[in-house]
Amino acid sequence: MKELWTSMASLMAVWAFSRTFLTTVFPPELLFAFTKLFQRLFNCFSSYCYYDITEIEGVNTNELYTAVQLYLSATAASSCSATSSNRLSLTRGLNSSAITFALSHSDRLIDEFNGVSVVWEHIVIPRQSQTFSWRPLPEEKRGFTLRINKRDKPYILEPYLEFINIKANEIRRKNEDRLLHTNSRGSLDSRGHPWESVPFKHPSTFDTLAMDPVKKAEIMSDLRDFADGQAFYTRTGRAWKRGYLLYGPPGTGKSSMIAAMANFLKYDIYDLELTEVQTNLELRKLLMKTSSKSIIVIEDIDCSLNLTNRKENAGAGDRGSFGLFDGAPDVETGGNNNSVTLSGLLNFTDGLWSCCGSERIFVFTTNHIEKLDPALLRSGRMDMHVFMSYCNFPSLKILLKNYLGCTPEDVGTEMLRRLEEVTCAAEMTPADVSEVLIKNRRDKDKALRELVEVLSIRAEKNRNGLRRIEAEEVAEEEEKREVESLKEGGAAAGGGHLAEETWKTTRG
Ligand SMILES: Nc1ncnc2c1ncn2[C@@H]1O[C@H](COP(=O)(O)OP(=O)(O)OP(=O)(O)O)[C@@H](O)[C@H]1O
Repeated sequence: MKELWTSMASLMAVWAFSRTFLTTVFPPELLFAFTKLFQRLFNCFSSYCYYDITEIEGVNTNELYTAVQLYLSATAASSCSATSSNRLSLTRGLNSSAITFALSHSDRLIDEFNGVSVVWEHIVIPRQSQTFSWRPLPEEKRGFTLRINKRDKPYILEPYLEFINIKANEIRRKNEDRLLHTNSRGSLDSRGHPWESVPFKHPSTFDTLAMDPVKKAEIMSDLRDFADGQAFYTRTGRAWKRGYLLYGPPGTGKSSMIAAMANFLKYDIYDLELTEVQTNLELRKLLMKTSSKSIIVIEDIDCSLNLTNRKENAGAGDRGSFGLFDGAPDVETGGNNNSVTLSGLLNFTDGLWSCCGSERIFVFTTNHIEKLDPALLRSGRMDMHVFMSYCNFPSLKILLKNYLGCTPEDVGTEMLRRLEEVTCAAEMTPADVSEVLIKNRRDKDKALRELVEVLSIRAEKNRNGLRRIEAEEVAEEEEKREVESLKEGGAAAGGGHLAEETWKTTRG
């Protein structure tokens, strides 16, 4: 034993001496070059390739790291025996409902893909010094190292990473961890993202959405075709994106429709607050930070920006920070770099930048479609224009089912007939109808009686209003005819001017 200790001590002394000798004799640059050379030699003779996937690339979060983490989490959970230790860390993200298994520092996991074994290692090292950055970086550098045999690399690396991305997306969607993101001026979340996120838990679905069933089926089939259309978009050379414009009076379900779309496709929502975006560049950066399989929404687009009459506005100097053409005009649009312009928005939706990422849906909503610039409406930009209308009879039946749990049979033929008579003429929004039903939801009969009463009153008012307008139009027509005939009579008797004077006197 004593001999063993003695030889250990001498070995350590030799090592310490050699180290001191090397650092004294050889300058650090030479040592660095020597280490590099040694690494190269090692790589030449090693039969493995190593790939590092760090959590943060530059100042951005590496999406691949997140995907690998999710994928390995599922793999580690299902095969604890494949890891090098029996210990896994369990975490639940802030906005997540699912528990995630994670590898601890230096843990290894063996995975198999297409019959080839690969090894993943999780590396966590303290960050040595805070390099200058516009956001605080985590105190630890985390990353995964993938080890693949050199002979397997050419035919497994790409498909394997692709497979991991697909699996990670599947896991994310299975966990139903969908998020609602929004932007606010200059704010960045803890990961440096310009979007702030909360879990998206809106209960609206196409089943609960009150609208014409034919239109609804058309939209659902369009969404399904879009989501399954990767091959089509690749074949035709089109960017994998689609635009919907939802328009109609307030309370007709435009926001509910967006939620139903997101729930149907299991997509995230990015609710873009355009008034918080100051420049086209900022808009582009926001777009770059959206993920695939998402719906990007700009609500009330007519109120968000002054997007009408480009030519008229070209001369206007001061329109606040969101005006189309503030300050000195730029070459392309007449705007400058300090405002969001219509052209910036159009680039956002269908320019080159709109294609970063894929499988994205743009939805614009407005209560006043007539206020929008035709450039926004032309075909190819917003692929589908959906008019969200006042409540009609089929929509009413859906609302009765939603709020009172009533089928048409429960309501009864006579009541149905009365409702059908007045629903369209009443021009009430689904939101207004919902209010009446919610108020009386504990007493179905009362709810139906009150609903028919409210609808009848509104229908009658509309009919009276219509009658009054018609009467006014008839009177106007008569007036015009009278003037014409007097003019004709006056012209015959000495001039139009006289005829007009006569008409004015006769009208009193
Ligand atoms: N078509 C509809 N189907 C089911 N519920 C609806 C519908 N339209 C409105 N509602 C009900 O009315 C409320 C308001 O609707 P929503 O916010 O979707 O309307 P909107 O058209 O987006 O209104 P705004 O233009 O004011 O934003 C919703 O919470 C929903 O309960």
